Amino acid sequence: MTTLDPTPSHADAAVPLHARSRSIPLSDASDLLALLPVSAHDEVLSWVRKGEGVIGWGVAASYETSGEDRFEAAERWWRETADAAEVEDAVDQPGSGLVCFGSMAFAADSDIPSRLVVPEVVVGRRGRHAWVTTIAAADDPPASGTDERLGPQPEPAAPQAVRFSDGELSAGSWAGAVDQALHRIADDELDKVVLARSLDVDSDVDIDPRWILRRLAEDYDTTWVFAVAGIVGATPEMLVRLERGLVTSRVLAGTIRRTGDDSHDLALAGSLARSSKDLEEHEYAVRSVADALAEHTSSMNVPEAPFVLHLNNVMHLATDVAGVVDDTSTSLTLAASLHPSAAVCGTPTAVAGEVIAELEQMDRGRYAGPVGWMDAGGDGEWGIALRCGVFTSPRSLRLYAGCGIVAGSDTASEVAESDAKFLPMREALSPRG
Ligand SMILES: C=C(O[C@H]1C=CC=C(C(=O)O)[C@@H]1O)C(=O)O
Repeated sequence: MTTLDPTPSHADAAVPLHARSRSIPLSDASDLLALLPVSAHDEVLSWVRKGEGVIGWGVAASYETSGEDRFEAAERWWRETADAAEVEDAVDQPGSGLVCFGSMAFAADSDIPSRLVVPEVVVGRRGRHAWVTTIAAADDPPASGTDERLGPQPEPAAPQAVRFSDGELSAGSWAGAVDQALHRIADDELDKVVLARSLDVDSDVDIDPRWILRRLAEDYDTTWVFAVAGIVGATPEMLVRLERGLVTSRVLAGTIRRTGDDSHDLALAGSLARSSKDLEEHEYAVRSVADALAEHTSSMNVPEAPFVLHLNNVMHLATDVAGVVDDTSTSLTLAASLHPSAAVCGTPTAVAGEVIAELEQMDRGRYAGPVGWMDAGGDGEWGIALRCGVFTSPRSLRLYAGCGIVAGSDTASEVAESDAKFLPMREALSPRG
């Protein structure tokens, strides 16, 4: 088994940063992604959907952690960092003030660390509000506020001569793993398991993550386009958003590929919404999220039936769950209690986790783990790192895609579905033709 992740380009600051952060309004930040300056492949930060969200660059401080208590350790470090910070915030919007970006490993026994990054500069946009936050050590000279790097940036170059090859398992070997999972399900060992495969990407020249982000944002505008410490992608799945006591989660499970013919796709959407196999797969995922959120909420709304979410490559069954939090949980605490949901692991969770480790034959690293951002008060947004890749060097990435397997799943269809889930990243790695 190989493990792949970018080498951290900055020393890790386990000691909290004594930070000074200053947020001021900006008159315009209409295209957030166009403001990203040329940076190292693992220093570009993004959480953007439909032109809104936060981007960042530079590393004021970062933290790495691993193991069973990775969420608690990250939470502790961020609490100490936020408590020690001097925050000046003239904007007062979700995402203004001091923020960190984060990307957590899927498995407790992963060799790949979970990462939190406090950027030097954050630019955000929400509705008619736009702002810039500058973050520095409190004993550094005061930040100027209007960062001179906020001007037009060089356009990212298109990737050149990109080659794709099998990751840990070829499509054929992965199909064998799906068959084995189906036997385990037939033997009543478990109800559902999500199996993933990987694809390696290589180029002879450096790949600019800003190109990938822009392509993903153009083509998949209902997703959250993310980049944190070298993991880059466009996730349609919001694990948890916490804003002023209100928690929301978008649960996805149950998928059908799009054909490109709109009227045929509409008919397929109808059949997805009626497919007992997909509804069952979806119900496991909704249950796992609702059960975990119930422990932190006084009231919750779980719609009885899912809707169909249309993306350019696939359609998903989707359910938006909402609740009122009645304890001191931060968005990261909630993400920890929801992870791993049945959308990325299975049912029962512990058995599915073992089957994944045995059949996938790879370390998922930060794929399928929570990815997002959090503010000093703990509010924030954590998606599930899906439809993504991890830079393994400036010229190479590993892409991941997984599928929920339940009784009734068809192996060939699952292979085709995993290919469809690779599409967003494959297209984003091509020069626009
Ligand atoms: C595990 C992935 O997708 C999950 C999220 C939505 C739908 C899924 C499905 O229908 O299989 C998966 O559970 C992935 O994209 O790698």
